[in-house]
Amino acid sequence: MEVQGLAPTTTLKENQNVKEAAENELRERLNNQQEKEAEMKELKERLLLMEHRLKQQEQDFRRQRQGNGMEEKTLVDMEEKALRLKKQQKWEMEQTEINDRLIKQHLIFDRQQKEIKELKLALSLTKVGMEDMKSQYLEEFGNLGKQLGTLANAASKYHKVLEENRKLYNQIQDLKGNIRVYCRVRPFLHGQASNMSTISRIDDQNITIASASKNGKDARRNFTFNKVFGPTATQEEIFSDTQPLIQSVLDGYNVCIFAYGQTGSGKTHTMSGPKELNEKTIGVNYRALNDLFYLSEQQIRNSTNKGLSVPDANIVPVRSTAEVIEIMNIGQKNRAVSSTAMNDRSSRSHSCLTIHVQGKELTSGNMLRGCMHLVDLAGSERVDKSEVKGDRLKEAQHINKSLAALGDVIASLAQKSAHVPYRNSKLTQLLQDSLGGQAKTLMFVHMSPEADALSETLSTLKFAERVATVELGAARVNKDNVEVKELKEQIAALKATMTNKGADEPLRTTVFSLDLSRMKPSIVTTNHEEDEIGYPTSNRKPMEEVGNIEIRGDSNRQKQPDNHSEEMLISMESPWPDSYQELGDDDKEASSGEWVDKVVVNNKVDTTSREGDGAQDQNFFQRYINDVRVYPELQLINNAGGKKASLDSHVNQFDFDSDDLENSTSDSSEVELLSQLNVSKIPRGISGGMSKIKKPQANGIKSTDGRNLSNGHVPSPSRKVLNGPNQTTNRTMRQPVSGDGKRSSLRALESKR
Ligand SMILES: Nc1ncnc2c1ncn2[C@@H]1O[C@H](COP(=O)(O)OP(=O)(O)OP(=O)(O)O)[C@@H](O)[C@H]1O
Repeated sequence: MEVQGLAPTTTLKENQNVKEAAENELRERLNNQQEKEAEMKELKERLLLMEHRLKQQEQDFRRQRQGNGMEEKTLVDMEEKALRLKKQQKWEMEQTEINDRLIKQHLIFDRQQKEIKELKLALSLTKVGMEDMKSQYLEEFGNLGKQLGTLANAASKYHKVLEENRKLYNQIQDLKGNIRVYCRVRPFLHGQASNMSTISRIDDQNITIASASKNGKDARRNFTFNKVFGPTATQEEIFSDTQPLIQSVLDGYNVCIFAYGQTGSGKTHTMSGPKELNEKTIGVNYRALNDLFYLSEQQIRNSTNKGLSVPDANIVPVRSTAEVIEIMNIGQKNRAVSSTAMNDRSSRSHSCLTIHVQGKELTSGNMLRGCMHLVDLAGSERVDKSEVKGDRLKEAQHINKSLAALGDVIASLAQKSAHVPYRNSKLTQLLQDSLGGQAKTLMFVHMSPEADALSETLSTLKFAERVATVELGAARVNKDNVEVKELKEQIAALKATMTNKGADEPLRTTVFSLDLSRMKPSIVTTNHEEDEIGYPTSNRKPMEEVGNIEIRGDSNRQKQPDNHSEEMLISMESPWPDSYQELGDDDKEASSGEWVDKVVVNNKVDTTSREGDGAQDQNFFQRYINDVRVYPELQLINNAGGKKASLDSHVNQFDFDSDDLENSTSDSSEVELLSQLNVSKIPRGISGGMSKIKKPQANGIKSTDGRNLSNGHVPSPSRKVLNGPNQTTNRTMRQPVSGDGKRSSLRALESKR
């Protein structure tokens, strides 16, 4: 180291400092040098150590390379192992995943199980709740059922009470003798629009008719009847309320059931049924007969009445409904039926089936006699509507007139007039028994539901209302006790004896009724040959006794009993006979007089005291039945007691002639009905005293085919099936015999008079 040019005094210190600095620097450098050397030394040592390791690694490597073959194998093994390990790892992973999933599923399952448990719990709770509710409901239902039962019970009791009330009401009406009125509404016919009905309401006893009044407002009119049957009522229902009347006939009451109503309103349907008859469709006639026969078989009857009544009646003995139906068929054939604009099968005459029943009370020996008229009236019609002309027009006018006469009678009865104009028409004469004779009378009033029949419907119902107010007096049993009967027999015998001597004027007057002679002279002649006029002299009865309605001044009087009888007869009255047409003017004149246009009902001729009645009767029937086979049996034998019962019936058809009305002796006023019928008031004071009795089948009028109810179709009785005897079919009845015998009888009768 070199020191250069230092200044002598001042620089010493500086030199010193520099020296110190240099020395320090040197020292520092030295220290650094030493540090570096130590570092170097340390690096050298580390390098040596690394070299040593490298050597060792080389040695290892060499050793490893020596055992390389073995290592490769190990490597493959290891690779395989690694692969397996991988697979296993993968599998494990999958398993893990699966496990995870399983665990998850398990968890889900557990959760679901839990939920299911909860649901089950809820369900069981709900079930319990439901059970509770169910039991509550059951309890409530039970209670409701009980309440319903109580209500139903109450309702049925109420209905029973109503029914009893109705029956009581009917009984009261019976006691008062009111005519029962049942109203029946026909259904709309095929092809008719059913939305134009005039009926606004129907219940058991009420019917309300709706119509537009003049000022355009709705007008309603209510009508009350004993019973109202709607359009759906069956024939059976219709008959059910009629049944008690049938028993009444056998109990000795007179019964009349008649059908009234506008043309086409269903009268024939009710009384007979439709054209095709079967057990369901048969009408009141058939059902009543069935019941009658059924009841007569249940009771012990014993009678022999050979009575005969209405003009040209044929008496036919019958033993079963089937036989009566055959007879009714004949009557039906004789009935004039024709097609009009209002009804294609319109009845152009009234039809009446009369059944007489006689019996004996075995305990008392009293005789009971009942009589039942089953009447199907011809319908009232407006001739402008029915568009009839010629003969049909005349018929319609006659029908309307006779119905008007019926209206007059009803009006008089309703007003309790002293005089009732029964004599104004044959119809009212025929029904006199039933309209004034303390009979039990039922009227089926019929109505069509169509709007264009409204005015007829209203007048029909008003008429029916008035009919319902008619009090006939309490119905009486036609019963004669034994003593009275014996006395009457004695009187009859005495009268007969006196008549033989020509000494009994009243009897002669009675017997001389021209109608009697006209009615069935040949019948009488046949049966009782000893009398020159054709009456059994020993058996004549005063008209009071034989039930001639004209003889009875007192309409309250009951028909007198026939003598004790032992047989049961049913007779049929045919329409007016040809013989009447054949009568000469003289004959007609002779047969006119008081009886000329009268209908005689129940004109029974007692034959019990005669010998050989059966033979004579057979003779009689042979004359009137156009069948070689004679109705063989007149007797109904009751097995139990060997007793007998008897029935006796007629079927009548009447053509009403205007002269019938001209002979009127009535003071009656014109009924409301009349105004509906295009019928002028019956002229008074026009006498003539002659009735032009018409043939039943006017020219050009077709007869009905008759209803076909052969035995196989004979309806069973409403109470019980009746096994009628075998019947032959096609039994027909001859028209009443006309001829000289008849005329001579008539003349003889006149001359005797
Ligand atoms: N209740 C009913 N059910 C079904 N059809 C009925 C009923 N009533 C009446 N008819 C039918 O109405 C039509 C007229 O009836 P029906 O001939 O009995 O009348 P009607 O009053 O006797 O007439 P007319 O006075 O002209 O003889 C017939 O075709 C009949 O079959």
